[in-house]
Amino acid sequence: MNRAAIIANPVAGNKDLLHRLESIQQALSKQINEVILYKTSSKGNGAQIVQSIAHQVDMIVSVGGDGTVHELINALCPLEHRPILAILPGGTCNDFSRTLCISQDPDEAIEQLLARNTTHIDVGKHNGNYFLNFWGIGLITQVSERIDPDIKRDWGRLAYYISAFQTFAEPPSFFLEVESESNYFRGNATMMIVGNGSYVGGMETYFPRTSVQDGYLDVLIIRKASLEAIHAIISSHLLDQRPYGEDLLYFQAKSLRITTSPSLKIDCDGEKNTFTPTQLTVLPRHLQVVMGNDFIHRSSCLSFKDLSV
Ligand SMILES: Nc1ncnc2c1ncn2[C@@H]1O[C@H](COP(=O)(O)OP(=O)(O)OP(=O)(O)O)[C@@H](O)[C@H]1O
Ligand SMILES: [Mg+2]
Repeated sequence: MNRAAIIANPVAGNKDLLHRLESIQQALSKQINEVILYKTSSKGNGAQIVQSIAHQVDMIVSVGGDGTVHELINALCPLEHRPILAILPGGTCNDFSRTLCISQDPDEAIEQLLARNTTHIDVGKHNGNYFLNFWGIGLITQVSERIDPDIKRDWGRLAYYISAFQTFAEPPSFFLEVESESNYFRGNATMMIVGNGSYVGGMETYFPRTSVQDGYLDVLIIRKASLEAIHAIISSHLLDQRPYGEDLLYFQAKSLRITTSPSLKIDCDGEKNTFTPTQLTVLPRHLQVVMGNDFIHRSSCLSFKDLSV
């Protein structure tokens, strides 16, 4: 490997890594001929940096949270030559890094980066945007919109639980029509989540078969956000069974066409700047990433689980 670029977001939630950027650069320089360090100057600057350097580097290291990774992968995924992506968790929730089993401890995460074990992962695509973890509409958007930034900073993922409890009192429903290569749904719903990875808002989502390497998106439609439905999702994960009641619909898909009435704001990996209707597809093993030590073990556990459901 000849060249790498570190792209760091100086305003991301967890500042632990910021004062160590030079030492990370030095450690990487022992293995890689040239390591360039960039600090983003504003939202959108990370994407500009990727566009200008991607053809010259073999690896891009994202230092920041999910907003930073989301911005960088949206600039990386349309390219023909896509450098390896490494993530050092420097945000509040850091869902992507958790999906890849990257340690949340800065020292361990740096060690994993230096080990440079890589794998290829699926990427979700909707209307020209790319995502690694999830696409969602309905309750999920309302929950994340209500999170108080101060609470998020102090409480991290707990803020999502608090907001969820505040939001659950009266979740509004919407009309939803979903068509995949093998499933069709038409009716009222309160939430739809399409998952690629396994973490949403710092919480493990409870898809029983999720894997970022299976070439499928996991689709969960919650018709009524009843306590029973929530319990079914949680227990399906814990018990590795699928006790879905009529409030829930779960299936896997390679492509989806989604329309809603009214048009809804989409929460895509935590970014909320697109609206339904949408076409979703999965790009199998589109991105090469540095993974954490347990990633292979966890993937094989998931495929083992696949056989038993
Ligand atoms: N220099 C900058 N000034 C202001 N905003 C920036 C800058 N660089 C990047 N950003 C934006 O900051 C936002 C927040 O960053 P990010 O999501 O990485 O951190 P976080 O919200 O603390 O972590 P997480 O999303 O994992 O909880 C992103 O949308 C990113 O585009
Ligand atoms: Mg963020």
